[in-house]
Amino acid sequence: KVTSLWVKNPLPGPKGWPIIGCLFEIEPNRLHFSFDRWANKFGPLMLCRTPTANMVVISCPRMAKKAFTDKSYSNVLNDRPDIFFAKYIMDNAKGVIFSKYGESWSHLRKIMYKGLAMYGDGVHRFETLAAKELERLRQSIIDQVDRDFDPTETLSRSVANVIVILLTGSMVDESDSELIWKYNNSVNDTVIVTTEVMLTMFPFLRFMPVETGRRYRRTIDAKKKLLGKFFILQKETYTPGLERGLVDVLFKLQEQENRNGGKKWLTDSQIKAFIQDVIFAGIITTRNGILCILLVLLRHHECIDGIYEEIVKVVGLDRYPSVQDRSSMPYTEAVILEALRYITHAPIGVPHCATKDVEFEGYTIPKHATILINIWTIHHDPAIWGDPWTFRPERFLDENGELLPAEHTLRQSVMTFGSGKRNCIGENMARSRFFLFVTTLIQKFDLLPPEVGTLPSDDPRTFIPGASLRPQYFKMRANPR
Ligand code: HEM
Repeated sequence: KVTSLWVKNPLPGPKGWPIIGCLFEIEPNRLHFSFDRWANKFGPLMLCRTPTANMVVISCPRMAKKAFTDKSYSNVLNDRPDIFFAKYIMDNAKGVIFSKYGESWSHLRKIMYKGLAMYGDGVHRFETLAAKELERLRQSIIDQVDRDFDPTETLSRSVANVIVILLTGSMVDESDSELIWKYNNSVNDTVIVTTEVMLTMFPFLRFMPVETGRRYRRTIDAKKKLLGKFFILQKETYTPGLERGLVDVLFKLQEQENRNGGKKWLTDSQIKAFIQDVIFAGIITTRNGILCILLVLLRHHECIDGIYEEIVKVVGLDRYPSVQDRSSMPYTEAVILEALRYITHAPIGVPHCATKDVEFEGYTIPKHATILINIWTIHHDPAIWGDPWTFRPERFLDENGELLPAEHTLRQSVMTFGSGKRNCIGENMARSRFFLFVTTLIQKFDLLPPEVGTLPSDDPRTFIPGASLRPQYFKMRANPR
């Protein structure tokens, strides 16, 4: 859709060239580097033009909060842009993540929110099964003690398992795991900026024998297989009254809608998009997140020692850490918060879109502009953090070692999961998984760098871009305590 830039109060930003705008000045797939450079020059609110989108970039926590939470703006700035990925891969944006702002999105979001909060009997069943998964994780690490190992494989399976338990109520087998990772890896290749821009500009490329087209077709193929298992088979084996997981709960709600007549929110394609949302947004982000945290901890062994000390004090060595322990373990929580800030897993979040021209902070945000929170710059702004490139969990603790209150400016400036009405629904789930994975490992093992070779840098500027940042390949050691 065309964005008119002939507005009353135009935003500052790099000038670029006619038609192509700043296309050749942007670091492909590392937009956050370019935005960071420009934010320093043009300030916390700027506009950057490209042939496929005019991007308004917000690089200040106060403005991000105002834009996406404040009533005067939030109804205008919480839409999602029409992107190729949403249209062709996520079933015409029928799920939650890429859905247009409106009733259907709001309805599905509520269902997903409740589902992830795992109300009712589900909570107990989910946590019991998820605990079994943690036991399996530990066992697979025990099998690898006394040698350097790559944690990716083990973590990939464990994280996928937790999400699949949530969706279907049962653990993944080898073939499920393969389906999930084929889907996640091909989505990860398709969602990157260069592929997205090429396919938006030249949609016919999806049929052509070129790499961009092959990526698209691989994703569609992986999606078909994934939904064959998690939608078709799940529906065929669903017994009303015996809901096994979140997908069955959706079938139940769908049946209720059909019985009651009236508006149908849960069509089959909405349920399919919902399943893809959870698998795409929940698995690769969490797996990459834990890998990044592990690497940072391996490079800051004093944090591993601090977490272990807290585990001994609060949990002991005989039972598993649980989500309830989080509130009694401020140091561990501070380490995770600092990791969320320092790493900044999704550096520019998920794009928003303006539904009409709106006056904001003295400038006009034009209709159809894509709006991005420059989380990367916010998280590394020396004016907020003083020493942003130092990993220092203590910044989130007060003089008594307690976690700063949630309203504290520093905590309010951590925006890893976005801000406002479209913030990440999976935040609690992701944070509790980070906590459980890290503490479950540290309780039983001392985590160490590999004996052969060296660890890569834990500086997030060296991390690999994709749906979320991922560290360079590394191996590690786990010595039983
Ligand atoms: C490290 C892990 C994760 C990170 C860094 C992350 C980050 C984000 C970000 C930045 C957004 C965009 C917020 C906005 O538009 O302002 C988002 C949206 C979303 N996330 Fe996550 N996320 C993570 C894990 C998860 C998990 C585990 C789930 C679900 C199981 C999930 C589900 C979603 C959904 C459904 C949305 C779209 C919300 C909407 O548009 O209304 N995410 N996430």
